[in-house]
Amino acid sequence: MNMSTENQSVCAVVVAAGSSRRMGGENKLLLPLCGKPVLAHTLTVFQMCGAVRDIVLVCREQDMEVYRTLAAENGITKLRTLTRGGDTRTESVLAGVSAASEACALVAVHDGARPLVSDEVITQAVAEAAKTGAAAPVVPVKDSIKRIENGKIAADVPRDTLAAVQTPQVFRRDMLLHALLDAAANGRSFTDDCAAVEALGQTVSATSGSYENIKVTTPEDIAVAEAFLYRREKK
Ligand SMILES: Nc1ccn([C@@H]2O[C@H](COP(=O)(O)OP(=O)(O)OP(=O)(O)O)[C@@H](O)[C@H]2O)c(=O)n1
Ligand SMILES: C[C@](O)(CO)[C@H](O)COP(=O)(O)O
Repeated sequence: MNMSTENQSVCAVVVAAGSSRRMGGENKLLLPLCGKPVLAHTLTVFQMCGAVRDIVLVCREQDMEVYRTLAAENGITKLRTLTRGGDTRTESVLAGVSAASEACALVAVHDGARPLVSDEVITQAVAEAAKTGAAAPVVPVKDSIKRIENGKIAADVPRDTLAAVQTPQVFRRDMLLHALLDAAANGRSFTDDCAAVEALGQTVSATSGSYENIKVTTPEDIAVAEAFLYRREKK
């Protein structure tokens, strides 16, 4: 499928303006993974994906030149705009979606910190959002889930309907923009973008995610991500 040649062009909004607090403070998106920065892996998957026309990269002011160079060195020719993010992920997504071209009917919001996303995961979410307006990849949770109160297990939460949501989360651009502007007007912030459109009553389709599509968050995630990358290289 090549959505960008149909009437629903896709802009990938890659958010990369976080503070890497849980990684220890150094910008985790510049840490090497098999010799290349985390963010270079992420951008390369979207560069190679036929469903994606443009890339908007959201960054902190101090990273702007470093990211521009990183994109040039890694052949990211789909990069249209580098734009400044905000203090929260929701603000950064709003900045990125606002910078996306109106020629793109769909936006695919992706964490710069998910370098192991695959073409298949992106393409499935895009295809579903092209039909329904909103879609996000999920994976079933593997652990038993408990509600904890005052340091004690207060309840067992049945996991058969639970899933962990990943990115890219794909939406009609006008729908997500409306939801994020509403969130901004009401001072609300969300941990993901589905929650912003759900707050306005929009249904989001669940598509197949991948257990490899981890978010590099804490130091041990680097070793896990490298193990997945080495396994891919061997295939
Ligand atoms: N104000 C923010 C916060 C997060 N992000 C981005 O959103 C993605 C997911 O966020 P997370 O993994 O939590 O990154 P950080 O916010 O950097 O991590 P931490 O919470 O540990 O500081 C990352 O690619 C991050 O760069 C962003 O663009 N702007
Ligand atoms: C968007 C996200 O990656 C979906 O799982 C996640 O919610 C980001 O959360 P974080 O608090 O910014 O790590």
